[in-house]
Amino acid sequence: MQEQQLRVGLIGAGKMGADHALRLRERISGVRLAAVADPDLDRARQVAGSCGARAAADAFEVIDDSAVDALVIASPGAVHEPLLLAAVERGVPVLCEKPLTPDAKSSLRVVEAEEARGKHLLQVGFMRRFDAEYAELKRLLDAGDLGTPLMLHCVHRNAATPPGFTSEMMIYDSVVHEFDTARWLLDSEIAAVEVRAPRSSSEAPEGLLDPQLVTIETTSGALVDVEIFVNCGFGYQVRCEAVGERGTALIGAEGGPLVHGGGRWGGFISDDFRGRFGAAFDREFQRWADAARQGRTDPAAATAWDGYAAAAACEAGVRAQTDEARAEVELVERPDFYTRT
Ligand SMILES: NC(=O)c1ccc[n+]([C@@H]2O[C@H](COP(=O)([O-])OP(=O)(O)OC[C@H]3O[C@@H](n4cnc5c(N)ncnc54)[C@H](O)[C@@H]3O)[C@@H](O)[C@H]2O)c1
Ligand SMILES: O[C@H]1[C@H](O)[C@@H](O)[C@H](O)[C@@H](O)[C@H]1O
Repeated sequence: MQEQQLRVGLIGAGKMGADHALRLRERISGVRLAAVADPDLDRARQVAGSCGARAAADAFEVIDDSAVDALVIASPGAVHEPLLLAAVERGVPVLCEKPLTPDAKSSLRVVEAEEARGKHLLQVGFMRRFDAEYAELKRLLDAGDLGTPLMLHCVHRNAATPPGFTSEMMIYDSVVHEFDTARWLLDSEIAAVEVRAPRSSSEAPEGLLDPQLVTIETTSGALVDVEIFVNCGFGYQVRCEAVGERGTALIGAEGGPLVHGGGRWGGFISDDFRGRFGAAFDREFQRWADAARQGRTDPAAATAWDGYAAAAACEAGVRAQTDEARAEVELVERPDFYTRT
């Protein structure tokens, strides 16, 4: 007997929402896009139309729709909290794009709501956990092949920023990925953060401190350095080198075809995350949909607690940036409800 298709409601039809709609339509099995919400109704209609879904301007109308079994949230982080709370109240599974919310207090309210509901429903879209290279690095670290991990050296570069992107967003919108990967790879919470900046690139928009160098201390005693450079001009690069007591491993180094032609030799660099992490997004979505159809969440994915812990680290990062001083991360005690990861 064929299993029922998962009817998905998509909240937010911008760059990510449109990409996720295409993913659901073309590459994920067992799902159907049922509804799309965006206050920009034309945008919602455009994305919905390509998938035979209905369009709405009001996200809560889609969240409350009994013809929707599960939700993908791809609206800006600043509006995630009320959407997540409404979804938890209705009891539908959610794949929420990062960040869970942009600050720790609102993330904690979401964590508390899910815990009070007593059912794991929320998953945060930290897609690096589904990238083949990151997964292999995690396997090497967990197997002890590199010995006890001491440091991670991370590089996170974007070609350019959209208008309105701020120095704080470089922490809570961009480095949030490194906070999550550091916690996940090293199996440790983050204790403190420091942020320094060299002179800003002349290519950076007025007022943006770009690049920045973020240092992360984990409670296990490891150190992580992150170069965040969001107007590097030439493409999208994410690298991570783990240094352990007995070995090192580097991921994100350029691979792919080596081309000779046009008077030069070399490879290609993705324009953005859709190229570099396309397969990771696909894996994340397929596993999420399979789990949701079985009434559970994917144990490999980031939970609401992970989203909260990353938000708390971001908050320390923004404090460290403003005060130009080391800032400690403040976390509440982890509820037993979230100990399964
Ligand atoms: N995982 C990744 O690598 C990655 C990459 C890019 C963006 N993101 C995340 O995806 C989310 C969306 O980013 P984007 O680049 O698509 O932004 P975007 O600005 O292109 O699109 C956001 C859309 O959400 C809509 N919107 C605003 N408020 C809404 C509401 N209350 N309900 C429904 N829709 C609403 C906007 O009208 C817009 O169409 C953000 O959380 C962002 O951090 C993640
Ligand atoms: O929202 C985006 C996204 O999360 C990308 O993966 C990251 O590289 C960018 O810095 C961020 O602005």
